[in-house]
Amino acid sequence: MTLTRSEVRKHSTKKSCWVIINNAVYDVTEFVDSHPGGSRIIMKYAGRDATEAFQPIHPADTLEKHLTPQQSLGPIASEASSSQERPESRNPKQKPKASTQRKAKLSSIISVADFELAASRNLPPGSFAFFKSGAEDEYAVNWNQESWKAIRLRPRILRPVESINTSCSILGTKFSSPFFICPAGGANLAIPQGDVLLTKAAARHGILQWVCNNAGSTQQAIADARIPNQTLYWQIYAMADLTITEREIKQAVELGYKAFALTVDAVRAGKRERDVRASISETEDAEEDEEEEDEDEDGFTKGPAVKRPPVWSSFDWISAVKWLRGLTDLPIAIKGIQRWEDAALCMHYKVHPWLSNHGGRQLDGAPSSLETLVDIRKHCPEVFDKCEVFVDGGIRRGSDIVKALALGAKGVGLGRSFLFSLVFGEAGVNKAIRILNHELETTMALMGVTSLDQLNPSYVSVLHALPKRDSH
Ligand SMILES: Cc1cc2nc3c(=O)[nH]c(=O)nc-3n(C[C@H](O)[C@H](O)[C@H](O)COP(=O)(O)O)c2cc1C
Repeated sequence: MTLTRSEVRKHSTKKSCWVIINNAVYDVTEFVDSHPGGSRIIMKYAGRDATEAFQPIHPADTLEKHLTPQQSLGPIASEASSSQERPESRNPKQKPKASTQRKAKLSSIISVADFELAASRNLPPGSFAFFKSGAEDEYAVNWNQESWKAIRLRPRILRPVESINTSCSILGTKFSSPFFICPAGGANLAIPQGDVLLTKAAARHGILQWVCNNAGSTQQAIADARIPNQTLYWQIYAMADLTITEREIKQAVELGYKAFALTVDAVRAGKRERDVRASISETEDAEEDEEEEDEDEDGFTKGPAVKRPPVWSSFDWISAVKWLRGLTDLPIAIKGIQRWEDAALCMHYKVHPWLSNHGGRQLDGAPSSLETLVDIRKHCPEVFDKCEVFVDGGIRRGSDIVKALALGAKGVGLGRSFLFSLVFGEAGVNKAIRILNHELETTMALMGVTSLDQLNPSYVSVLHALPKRDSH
């Protein structure tokens, strides 16, 4: 049944709430109160076109996953057949903010950190805040970057280093470099099809993309963007409705994804105030008068801009590994390991520890993955023989990658840097990879090593005085 915009407008209350997304009408009444981002944002678009607000921040298959066929009401009449009606995807009161700063150019970028500055100029404030945001006071975010400074490199000299080889193997697949693209939702906030552009750049340079299950493109679309012989790995959250994740894992296996990571550090969304503040300031711009505060809608409890339905929070080690192993024999990493004892449990359960605090976005005050790496070396170094250890958080330089590898990491992930680089599209991601490769090769040559397997703990020293946590 084709519906007109004026019919849709009649359904703009909590009792009957319809929205238009991509020229189709959906009855989201049942979903209003359980929406992870709160009901207020849905009610803002009740009876109207929500496409522009919905699309960049929801995974591509959100509607199919969470609405029943009955809630999908049919296409919207084309503009011609309802000529006096205009799409209203933006809140009419909302004026997009014009950036007063000059746009950054790709040619001005010389380090991976430069992409953040460029993104702060080129992205709408809300999107930039979503990428940049960390939990609460952002101690963990800052600490992630800061702590790499606690490692000194110990180079060997007078070694022939004409030819440097950065290739490595990660969970059975050979890649040209040991750093990889971390799973990170929201790539579409930087540019449409952002996740697919990451896949293409990863292919071009032969590096690993660990694809995000919260991606803005579907599992299929990303798999279709692969070149022959390109290997992708898939990240999952165990959703509150486990059958959704089970289907996702089965489909990922069928599509040829070759390993999984179960993210376990996000049983609840971290309290990301930078993100919340950005959305409050957008709402304030849109609403002229102060609305009465609704206690059920406490702004400070709001989740991040990119929504993800609640996750299953009842797993323990045994049930989680049993569940995963019942679904796949492929290699499994547990993402979000924050202490050596849990890395030791990974070894016990024959899964791989991925040291991460989610880029400091979850638990403020969490240790950096470097600290955990050093602790594993001290308390249970056998983990490095039995498992492949992955590390992410605050990596911005080729030399950070070398430090992590020397301490025993097998692969090193970057999240924000690749998201920020996407403001220049695929060309930006390509440049980020070239910069990292250049720094990695330069560091290796200056360290006197020609291949990654020559790196070992003797190439670094861990300073006793780790930089102080309150240095920011
Ligand atoms: C905007 C953003 C979205 C993220 N989304 C996810 C996600 O959906 N799943 C996940 O496992 N990790 C996610 N992460 C965490 C990254 O995988 C990674 O652990 C983190 O970004 C590494 O820190 P870095 O940003 O300092 O490189 C996200 C990170 C950012 C910045």
